[in-house]
Amino acid sequence: MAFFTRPQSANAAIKIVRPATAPAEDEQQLALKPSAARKDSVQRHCRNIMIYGSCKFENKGCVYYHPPAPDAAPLAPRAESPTKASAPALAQAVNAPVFVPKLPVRIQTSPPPPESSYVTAPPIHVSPNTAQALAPYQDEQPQYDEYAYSTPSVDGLTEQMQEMNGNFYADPQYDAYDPAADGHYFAAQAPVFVRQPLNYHLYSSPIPPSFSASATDAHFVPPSGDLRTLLQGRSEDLRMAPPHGLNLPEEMQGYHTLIPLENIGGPTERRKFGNWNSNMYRAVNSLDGATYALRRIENYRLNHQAAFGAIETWASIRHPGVVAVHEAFTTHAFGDSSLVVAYAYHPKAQTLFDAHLKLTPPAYQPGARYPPPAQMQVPERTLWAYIVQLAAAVKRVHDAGQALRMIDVTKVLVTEKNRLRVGSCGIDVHLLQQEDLTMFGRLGGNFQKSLEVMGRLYSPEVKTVALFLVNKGGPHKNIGQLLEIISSKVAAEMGEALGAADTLENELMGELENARLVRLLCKFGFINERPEFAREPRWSETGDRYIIKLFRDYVFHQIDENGNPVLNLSHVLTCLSKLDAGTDERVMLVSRDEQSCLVVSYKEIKSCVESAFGELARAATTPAATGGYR
Ligand SMILES: Nc1ncnc2c1ncn2[C@@H]1O[C@H](COP(=O)(O)OP(=O)(O)OP(=O)(O)O)[C@@H](O)[C@H]1O
Repeated sequence: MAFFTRPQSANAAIKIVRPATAPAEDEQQLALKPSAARKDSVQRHCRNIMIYGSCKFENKGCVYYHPPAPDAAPLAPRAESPTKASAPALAQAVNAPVFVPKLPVRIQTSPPPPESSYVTAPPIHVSPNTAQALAPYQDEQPQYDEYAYSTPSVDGLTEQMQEMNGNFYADPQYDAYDPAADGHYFAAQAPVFVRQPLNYHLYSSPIPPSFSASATDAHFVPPSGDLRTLLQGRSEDLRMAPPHGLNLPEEMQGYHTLIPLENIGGPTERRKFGNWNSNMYRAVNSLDGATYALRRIENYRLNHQAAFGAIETWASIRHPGVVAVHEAFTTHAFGDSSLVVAYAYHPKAQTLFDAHLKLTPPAYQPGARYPPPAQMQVPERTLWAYIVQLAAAVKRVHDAGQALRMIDVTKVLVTEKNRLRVGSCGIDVHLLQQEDLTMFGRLGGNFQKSLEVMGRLYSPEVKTVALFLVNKGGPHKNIGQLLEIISSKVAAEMGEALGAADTLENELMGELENARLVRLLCKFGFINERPEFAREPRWSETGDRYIIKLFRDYVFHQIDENGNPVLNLSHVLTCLSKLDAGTDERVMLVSRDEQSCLVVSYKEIKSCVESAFGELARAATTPAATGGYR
């Protein structure tokens, strides 16, 4: 199978014809010219007769001309190459809706000839079969150095598209360049400009590496490669299936697929939340399909009304330093009367304790005596990031008239690189905001010991902040005073945060193409090889669907000169991007029997996909399901 591509600015499918300048054209060759073909367009011979010798739709509505059997012209064998010996058959075939490859093509069986300046297509491999089929025309090649395509005529194109039973729509926003409409057009000159909107979305051009921090380790964002690994891990975490035998409720107030977030093995491991036993679960909400972290408080017997009043306020607080509260409900699904609070789920989140304070046993080394478990020191830069983020979170919550109450190393989560969020808010608001500041100051555990460590490891500013937080400052002590003390750190943190946004935006630019291409591939999946049309060749062998089918071969099913599959992902992505953008560049599609081909623009293939998909969408029983793919 052979495929050829050449960028063109004009927009339309064109019929492939034999070059008119070939010497000593005989009658049959003349008949191949578009003008001659058009004369006969009133009653065209059926393509099936020309190819197969019969048409199974002859008496079933086929609109083409079927000559009586005795007069039927001898058919050229299918596999035979279009040599001059088979010319009589081809001369008749011009009236049939098939396209015979008679282009002067460059076949890369020997070193390729020098490319003309404007030909940007990559070298093309042609199967030995096709090379043989096209051999007679290679002699003519020198006369057509510049890929001498015949000029497409509007009539010819219309005809060709009708032959293909096409249904191309014209996008008024996307007018093709019309040479005839241009007073200064000279036929001999190639157009030097393309009149079409720029396809800004065709390619992404990320910021040059020298201006972006993607490749290096930034404060909030790890290097690009690590970021991908991290995101992959989170995605995996989100889609984790629950292990068997957990004996958890299958469904509870619209939440399903419950997975415990901590080891709930024996009674010694029962977790406390204030005076209650508590457990964390990950679950999926069937209403919005999102994943949530559920905190279950066992045997919760407080006044329900009071509890839910606080939840409502918390649900309205949105801050990057606070794990968002979604809702709360009571349930008997666990066999008791539990209070469940649903929070935003942050995959792979660790508590501050687990991330920094938990003693990590040293790696096993045979024969070695174990040193005491090591505790990782938090770098001062990270410490300031935590202080600033917590201060900002406390400020937001205090401004909303609430108190966090959960500034505890087991309740503050490290969710991303150097990022903190206070979790488990909203369950109890009985204590005062002042207590938040004291808890904030005591975050490190034993305060006296912590002060000593701080003095040794960190700058005096860290100790100043800690002392401010734990000292009794009277009723007027507030979070605003803390923010004043650390204002220079806040500014630094703000710079880092903006830098992180830039870095992530740059990463996003690189991924921008993905969604479009996946949507396009989904459409291909919907359209191609539909089993209900398996016995209906008109579905895939005519019109829009036929072009889509040939295009799919062109994109995915190329082979090299030895007949081996070509798996060139760049080719696939480039083709799909051009298709999605609907460019005017044209591509030559070749039928599977290599006996016919069609030059068609990406714009036209796009409209074929749209029309075929639209046809399916109209027949779809669930309109909501189709809407999302447009
Ligand atoms: N919103 C959340 N998103 C993702 N994971 C969370 C979320 N909240 C908590 N977790 C995870 O759930 C696990 C248990 O949380 P929990 O608050 O119970 O911590 P804990 O260390 O078990 O404390 P306690 O001893 O008080 O139970 C932790 O590993 C934590 O990372």
